Amino acid sequence: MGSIHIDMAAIEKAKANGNGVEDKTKVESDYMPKPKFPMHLTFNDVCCYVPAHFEVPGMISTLKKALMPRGSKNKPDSKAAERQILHSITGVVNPGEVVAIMGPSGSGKTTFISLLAGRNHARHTGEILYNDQHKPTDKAFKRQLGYVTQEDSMYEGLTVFETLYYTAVLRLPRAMTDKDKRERVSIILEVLGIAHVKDSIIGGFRVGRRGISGGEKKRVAIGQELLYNPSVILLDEPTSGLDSTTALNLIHTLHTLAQVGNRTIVTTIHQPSSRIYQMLDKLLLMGQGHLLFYGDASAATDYFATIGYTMPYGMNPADYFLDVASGWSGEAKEGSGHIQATDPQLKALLSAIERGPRGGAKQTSKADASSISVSLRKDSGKVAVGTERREPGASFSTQVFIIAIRSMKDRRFEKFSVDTIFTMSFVSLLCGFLWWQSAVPSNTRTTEGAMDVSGVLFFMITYLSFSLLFTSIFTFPNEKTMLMKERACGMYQVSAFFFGRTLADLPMDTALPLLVSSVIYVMVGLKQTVGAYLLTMSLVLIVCFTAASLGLFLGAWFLNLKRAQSMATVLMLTIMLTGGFFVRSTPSWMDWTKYISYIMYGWAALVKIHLRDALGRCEGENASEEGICDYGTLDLVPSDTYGGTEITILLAMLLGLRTLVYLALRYRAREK
Ligand SMILES: Nc1ncnc2c1ncn2[C@@H]1O[C@H](COP(=O)(O)OP(=O)(O)OP(=O)(O)O)[C@@H](O)[C@H]1O
Repeated sequence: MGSIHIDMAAIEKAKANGNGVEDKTKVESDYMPKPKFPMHLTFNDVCCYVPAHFEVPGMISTLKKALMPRGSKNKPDSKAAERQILHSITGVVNPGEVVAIMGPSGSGKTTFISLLAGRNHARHTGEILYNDQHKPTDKAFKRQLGYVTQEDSMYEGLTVFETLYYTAVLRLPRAMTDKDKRERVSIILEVLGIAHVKDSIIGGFRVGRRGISGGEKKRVAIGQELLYNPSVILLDEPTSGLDSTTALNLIHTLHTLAQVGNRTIVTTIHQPSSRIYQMLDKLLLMGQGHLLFYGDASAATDYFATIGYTMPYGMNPADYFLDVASGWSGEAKEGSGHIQATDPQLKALLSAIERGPRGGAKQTSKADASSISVSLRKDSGKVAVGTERREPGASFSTQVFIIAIRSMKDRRFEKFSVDTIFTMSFVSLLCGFLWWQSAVPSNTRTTEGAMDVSGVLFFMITYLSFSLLFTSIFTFPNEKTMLMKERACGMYQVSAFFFGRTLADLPMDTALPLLVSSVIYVMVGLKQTVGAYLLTMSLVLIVCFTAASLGLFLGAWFLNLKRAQSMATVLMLTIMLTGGFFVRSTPSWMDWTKYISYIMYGWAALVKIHLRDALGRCEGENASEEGICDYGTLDLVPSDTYGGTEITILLAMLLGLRTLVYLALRYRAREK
């Protein structure tokens, strides 16, 4: 693995595995085609600023901020309250090069690479341009960038193959056949050395299962980006967590990809071995946000020697440069070794760089940057990405289908879990035994009997709808990172995600409530007619979908589980207490609350279906002095219809809430 030779062997292997690859030349051009637009990257005088103080979000801090005098240097949005974390970073990366960003922890590597990828929204100045014209944040251009983040966010319930295949379907041009997409996935699996784990799940905390290793996960993340053959690949710490040989192989693969495909590759790297270091084309060394060196990796040792930092014999250059960048260049440092922003060692190094014979790496790079800018400007017409018609990706229906299938597979460990089935079975049986045959006609003729049945109907819809409401809250907050990540590279439309997720929930959101309510129906002995059964099941489903929509809305709006759960508890209690079962006479000023309770409508309709005949037939002791039947709370339910009004209101609520879910999702997933 790694070199061209080994890559080809891997490709041959994929071919031998019956993936239908016809000849080596075809594979080569399919898998490693030269990107259409080789990309020069220029970054000029890039500075970045973050708030100096941690600001607690909320009303109190907003109030405090508002009350602070204008111009106060502590005012959170004032420039004085900012900390500069990148200082004038300048340079050029040419196509076919692998550039490594190195520096001690906290030196600004992630900040810088995320700025190059257009995924950091901290205030920054300076210019980052690809081919002298495309900003990384340009919508059309973003799709040319492959960006592998430090944290690998993936669907934990999917296998490695599924992860790559679904990405391929969503990201690759729709003109490509399914066979070609599968072939590309197989080749990438081989090239990255993860073919042996293709059927293992990603695994993680959410699914409660251990899956592939951290290093393998990293390679899957890289594979996801390689799939669509981007011109620029940016990677944040791709080798962290890998053993030195695997790390070497990975860098070797990146090197091959850069050379064969003329790709531009920039990667941050923590502590490369000397063999990895030798493979790098350029080094960008950072220390506390300052550019300490940028140029040929092979020239760095000589350069530092010329400014008075000679590397001790036999040392790994990467280790030495990290020491230098940390302000520890060989002489014992007094104290704990902790470096402050005003660290004298760093200051000495920076002034040595300024005085140095090459006038500092920064100045060299600035010259490079302007000369390349000039040459690119001459033939910029040839390299304009925006002017080229983009090959359309997956169609809307494919997006919806793939998102639905992917979600179902990802959650295969959740909803079918023994716990859920046990809880549901237990509750339905408990309910059935407690209200055993209480709905037989002889029983419902009495007030107590009718009240019993109304009780079980109320419990049934309350329990089922609240279970669904609570499960649905998790949907969007759990998928927030993935949604943001996939939206950032334009993989699908928000509406496709919305419909796909809705579709994915449908089977389980339908099956479980139907199962539970059917068991209760039979055990309690509710009305024995097909019409009543079908009407009851439809009502249960409408109520459950309405509740699920409320849960989805809270999740989509807050995208934060804790806040969504607190709000759900408040709403659930309100909906339950105003449902008409517990409180017979609501204070008049609070009477309106019952109209927002979907439970009230669901329960009222169920009472009409099952107790309509019984209501009004009370005799003897159930009749009041005036001869009016006293059914307690049931009297609140008008018995004039079969629940048509309630069903219509519930359907309107369902539609309204689903629309709100979509709008909330759209608002939250705005592309920045
Ligand atoms: N949004 C932010 N708010 C506050 N401070 C920030 C923010 N982003 C970055 N920083 C600070 O900027 C500095 C550089 O952070 P960055 O993550 O870029 O470092 P790094 O070199 O990638 O570190 P590591 O190697 O440990 O990942 C750190 O001191 C960090 O605390």
